[in-house]
Amino acid sequence: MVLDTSYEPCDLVLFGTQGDLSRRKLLPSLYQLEKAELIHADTKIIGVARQSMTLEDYVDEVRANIIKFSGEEICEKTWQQFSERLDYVCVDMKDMNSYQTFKEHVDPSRIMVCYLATPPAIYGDICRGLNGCNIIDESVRVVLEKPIGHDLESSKVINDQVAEFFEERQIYRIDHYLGKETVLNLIALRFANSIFATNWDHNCIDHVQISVAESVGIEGRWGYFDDAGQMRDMVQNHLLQILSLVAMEPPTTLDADSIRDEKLKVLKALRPINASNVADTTVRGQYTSGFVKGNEVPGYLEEDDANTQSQTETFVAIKAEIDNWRWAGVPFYLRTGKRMPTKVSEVVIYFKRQPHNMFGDSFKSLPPNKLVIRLQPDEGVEITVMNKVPGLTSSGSMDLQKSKLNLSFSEAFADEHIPDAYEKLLLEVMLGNQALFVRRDEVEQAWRWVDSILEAWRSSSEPPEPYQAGTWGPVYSIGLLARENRSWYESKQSKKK
Ligand SMILES: NC(=O)C1=CN([C@@H]2O[C@H](COP(=O)(O)OP(=O)(O)OC[C@H]3O[C@@H](n4cnc5c(N)ncnc54)[C@H](OP(=O)(O)O)[C@@H]3O)[C@@H](O)[C@H]2O)C=CC1
Ligand SMILES: O=C1O[C@H](COP(=O)(O)O)[C@@H](O)[C@H](O)[C@H]1O
Repeated sequence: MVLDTSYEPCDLVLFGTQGDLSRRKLLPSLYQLEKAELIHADTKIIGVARQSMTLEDYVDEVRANIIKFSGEEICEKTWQQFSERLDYVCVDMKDMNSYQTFKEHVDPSRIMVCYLATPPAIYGDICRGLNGCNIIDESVRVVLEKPIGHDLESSKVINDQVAEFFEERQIYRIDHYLGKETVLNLIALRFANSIFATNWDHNCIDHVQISVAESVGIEGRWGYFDDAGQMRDMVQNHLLQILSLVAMEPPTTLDADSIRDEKLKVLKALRPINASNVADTTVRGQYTSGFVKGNEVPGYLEEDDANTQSQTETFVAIKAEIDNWRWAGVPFYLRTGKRMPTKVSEVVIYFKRQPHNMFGDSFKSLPPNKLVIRLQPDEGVEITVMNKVPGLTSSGSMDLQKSKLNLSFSEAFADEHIPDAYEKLLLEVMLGNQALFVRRDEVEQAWRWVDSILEAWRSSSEPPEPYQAGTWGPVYSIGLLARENRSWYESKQSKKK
């Protein structure tokens, strides 16, 4: 990518720069952008945290974290350029007086990007602090991390607090799945290829599966996770964003609101799941001890700091239906869980069988076409097609076999650096492009749908189904599809342990 000359420099402020997200993701991603020469020469990066430290110590710490988390040797030339951009300021974000010091570190004549890598509970304080020292104007952008709220009501409160000081066009809500190359490729795949564009509806598609499996557990985040659960942590945001991209109508252009308008329509068309249908359409699970990749791991209730009575779900499977013209009668099966055998995210489109069989038994025994979009880790696209078995026959019949057309990104783009999602998203914020960020109405609509399921689970008083760590979730999730004569897709990736 070549840097557009119209791209203006900015003061990029990382609130919460001592936190896990900043250290592990944001600063290493910014360093990669530096390496790719995609940061404007005059852009400054200002770390903000409540710990008092010298700039020298901060710079040393950033370097150590880049080495630790980028997993590569540092390039001294890049580091020299990068370190010269860094600044550090100590602010207690809840103390309105401490923002005056902060003000001295930014240039009000430049664009300011405020990345709030802090608990959402203090987003309002930060906005008030910035306002109190008179540095908010229409050029300021604010980046909000997920989760925005715990439910619809609390998300409205947080969004209102931010909206008191910022217009929607200044707010960039992160869902890091929207920065993944393969998730973005869903748009290209669907709308740049007429073979898919014209076959993408209930006439041709039988059902869709979206699986986001993780092999990790809760990684020492009991406090956060137990309050959230897999539904709020993964479904409310990442899975529903993927579903929206798979199901949306073609946007008129790639501009932010064209795409977001279409995604919102999908979220609005999701059939509500409530006490009347929750048992038939959802499965929730909680992992018990087991083995993942050969290593023994504790159950959820045995994790550090665990409340042994917790009924929080670490696995969710849902049969979602989209009540609109395009998708009538096409189920979208969603599945996500922690401590599954391997990390794998895939979208699988199952096409309908051809209406008439002129090939005989070999046609009947083969599965219909399938499009597998491998989001991670072995990124790529695979199509299963039926093919004639080559050779001569005396009967005049034609034997068929299943073949795969496989595009592996790592082979096809071997020389390309596949950027981390945060690289992409940080660049887009600096460029001022909101297309890959979630609009308020999308977040709220997703909460509406998810809240109803959570409420139905609460009122059912059924505990989550146990599943052994290192398996694909509770057996009930197999039943969710089996009773409709379907089964979860098992890819080569998902068989890799
Ligand atoms: N970590 C991740 O992978 C992901 C994180 N997120 C979201 O990103 C945000 C940050 O997460 P994460 O980095 O993990 O959280 P951490 O708790 O690791 O970091 C939060 C940072 O905010 C700082 N902070 C909190 N209160 C104040 C205050 N009053 N004044 C100054 N600083 C304060 C903390 O400072 P101190 O160290 O002094 O307490 C800490 O450095 C959260 O909204 C989270 O949900 C989203 C997706 C993934
Ligand atoms: O947002 C989150 O995502 C991660 C999974 O992200 P990935 O890029 O590694 O697929 C998840 O582990 C975490 O619990 C959640 O908060």
